[in-house]
Amino acid sequence: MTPRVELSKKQEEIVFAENGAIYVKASAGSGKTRVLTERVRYLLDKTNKKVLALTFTNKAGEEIKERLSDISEIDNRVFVGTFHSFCQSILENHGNLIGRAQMPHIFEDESDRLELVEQAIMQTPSYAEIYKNKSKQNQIDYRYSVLSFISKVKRELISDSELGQHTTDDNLVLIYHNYREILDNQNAIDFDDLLFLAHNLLVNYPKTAALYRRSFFAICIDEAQDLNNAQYQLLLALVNGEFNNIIMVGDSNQSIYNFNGSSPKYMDEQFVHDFDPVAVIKLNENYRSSKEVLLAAKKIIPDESDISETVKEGIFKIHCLKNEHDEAQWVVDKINELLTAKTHDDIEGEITLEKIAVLARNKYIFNQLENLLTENNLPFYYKMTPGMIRFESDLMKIFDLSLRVRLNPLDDLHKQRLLNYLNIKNSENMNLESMIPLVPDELVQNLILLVTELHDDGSNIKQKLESFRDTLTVNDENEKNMIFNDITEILNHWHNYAKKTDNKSLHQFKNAMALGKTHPLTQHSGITLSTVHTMKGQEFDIVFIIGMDDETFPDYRAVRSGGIELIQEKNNLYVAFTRAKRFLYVT
Ligand SMILES: Nc1ncnc2c1ncn2[C@@H]1O[C@H](COP(=O)(O)OP(=O)(O)OP(=O)(O)O)[C@@H](O)[C@H]1O
Repeated sequence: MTPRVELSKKQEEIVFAENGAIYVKASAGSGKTRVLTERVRYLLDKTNKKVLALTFTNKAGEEIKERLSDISEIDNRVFVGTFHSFCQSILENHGNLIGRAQMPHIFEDESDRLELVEQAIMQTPSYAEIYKNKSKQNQIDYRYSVLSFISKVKRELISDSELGQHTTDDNLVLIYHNYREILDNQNAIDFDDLLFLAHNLLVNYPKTAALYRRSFFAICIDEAQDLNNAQYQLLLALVNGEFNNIIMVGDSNQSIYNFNGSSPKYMDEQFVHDFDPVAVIKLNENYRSSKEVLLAAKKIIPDESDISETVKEGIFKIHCLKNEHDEAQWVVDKINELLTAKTHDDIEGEITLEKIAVLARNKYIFNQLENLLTENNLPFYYKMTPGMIRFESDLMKIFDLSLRVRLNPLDDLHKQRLLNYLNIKNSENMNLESMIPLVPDELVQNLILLVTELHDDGSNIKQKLESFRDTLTVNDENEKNMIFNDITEILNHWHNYAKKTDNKSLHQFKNAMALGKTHPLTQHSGITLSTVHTMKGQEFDIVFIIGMDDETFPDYRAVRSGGIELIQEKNNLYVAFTRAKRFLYVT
């Protein structure tokens, strides 16, 4: 089997390694994703079984799939996706075993979950009064702290009988149980439940785990430094000590999700202990960055990446500016200077906006820069974690709520929100049909009617939404544009979902959207603005890192707490630096 891309000797060693557990410790830009993709290609050539490739972002998964798209029937040969989507498919296919005959609906939005937390608090008589007497800010803080406890319990797979070991607060335990009950009653789950329930299923139904195990020839895990306990335990439950054709590829210096319970210890220590790898291979050659960028990255973390003779020289510069305005102005001037120069020996092809990214620790740091870029007619786009659509128009917000209620009549949370939107009082047996005559606005009436007329398999969603759009009469041009954009966006998501799904359903579509699986892999135009966390796995010729001042980056909370949190900030900066292929400017 010949790989489709050029590989180094070291990379070949990994791609063509014998079966068995393999641990690849790789530094930034050393070709982890490339190696993993070629390994999958090689393995598929050796077997008729499937390969399971687990990634940490949908984008990484999509890229791997795209690079393997020349293999016939590729969708039936590999499962490439995130842990969450793998768990979703386990629950979709076998959820009946744990009393989930119908796949629950995913409540993906944090604000939804915070609202449920508040309901759970109100249903806890021993705490409700105390909560009501808190200041608004303290209530908000408390809701967040409860949500973080709930998430931790699920991520750490803590059973009910062990809860007492993790908190001395009996009220918190009661609120946790109430929250779960509220979700159950609405046939809903949150993200953490996907792993929690799928793990539970595989542990309690070992025959199902065996079924999966037998269908896979190998398991490949990318960015393994991001594993958390639930994910690692899921892997253990899946293999059950009977399967070890597993390759893990990761870089502990790029571990930046400790706040989510991730730790490189799962690959560095646990995997090595539990699977006793036949090979531990280091991958150190850097194929991405210029010499100057690599030397700068090594000052943050003296890693083992190899600065080979052939890399381009590149640029690394730090500029100290007086305030945010001067900083933004400097970045804009530098971008204009680069664009005017058009070319540089170190950069392939013309210097375009698309080759430039500006990174910062947090989103708010971009405020000044966004204004100046707009004033200077420099197009940019803000890179978001792909996920659900944020509808801009009121009409399509109503569509989204109505669709949720239509698909899940038990969904009281969104039903109540819809009723509030429509200014209708809730009453017993209220459903979409009974809401329609109570809505004064004809356009909204038609939209809700449209939702009730959608086929379960979504076969008429395109036609229905297009004809709604084409006959739309809205006087306000802005509102009309927003509605058009929203409709186009949801139809793009539908198209993306439909083209890769055999047994389509609106219910499954909604869950796939919640998991960010339907996001179109579009090439954006303009300069990319992004936080460091969202830039994982990406690369740009020219990178600016702004807001590099005390308390901002590193984040003041990490500075105060020190320890692992401060180390994570250092890793964050290392990830940011190593996104640059040629030029790196820090301000
Ligand atoms: N053997 C090779 N020859 C030429 N280019 C390569 C080779 N291997 C990888 N590259 C290129 O190097 C860059 C980094 O590769 P890749 O994204 O796979 O690295 P990575 O280790 O996953 O990076 P990171 O973890 O820092 O995101 C890509 O542009 C890739 O195409």
